[in-house]
Amino acid sequence: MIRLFAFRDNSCDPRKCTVKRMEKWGQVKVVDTLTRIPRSSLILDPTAERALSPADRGVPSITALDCSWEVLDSVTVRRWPTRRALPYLVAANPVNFGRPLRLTSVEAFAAALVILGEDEQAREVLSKFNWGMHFLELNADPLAEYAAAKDSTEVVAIQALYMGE
Ligand SMILES: C[S@@+](CC[C@H](N)C(=O)[O-])C[C@H]1O[C@@H](n2cnc3c(N)ncnc32)[C@H](O)[C@@H]1O
Repeated sequence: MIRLFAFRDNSCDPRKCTVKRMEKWGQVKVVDTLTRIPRSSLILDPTAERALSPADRGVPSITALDCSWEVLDSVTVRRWPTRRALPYLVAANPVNFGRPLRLTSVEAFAAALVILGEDEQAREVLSKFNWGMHFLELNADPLAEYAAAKDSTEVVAIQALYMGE
């Protein structure tokens, strides 16, 4: 099991927020300042240069950033020791259904967990959303390939095949 953290600055609607629902089920620790996130945590950041891959297995925790773009672009985030972007995947949530890369926090957590070999935990977090399992079905093929890749370079090569489709 990998510990999950989320930084939330309340810039998005709490009624629609996937992290809030995860918090209710005790699946994630939500913090309101980045200083409360352990420095060893891997931050999921779509703007990071390196893609998440099985080479990152062994990280003690993962953090999603539920916040405005200004925070994502802050010095604290840009200088964070480990930041990773997720490779090409398609959203299953009702707001961005079928759109690539625009994942909700729970989808981002689930994808990261699968790539890091924690499939059961991925299913557990998605199980609280009625569209949740659909995310794994929609992305079954790329997720299986990413999870079997050696490193970030291989993940990026696999992603290129899916993006070209
Ligand atoms: C911008 S927030 C939006 C959250 C949304 N309002 C919700 O209720 O879940 C989504 C977070 O998930 C993670 N995420 C989403 N797509 C990602 C990607 N392609 N690569 C890395 N992280 C991603 C990031 O931590 C990102 O900040």
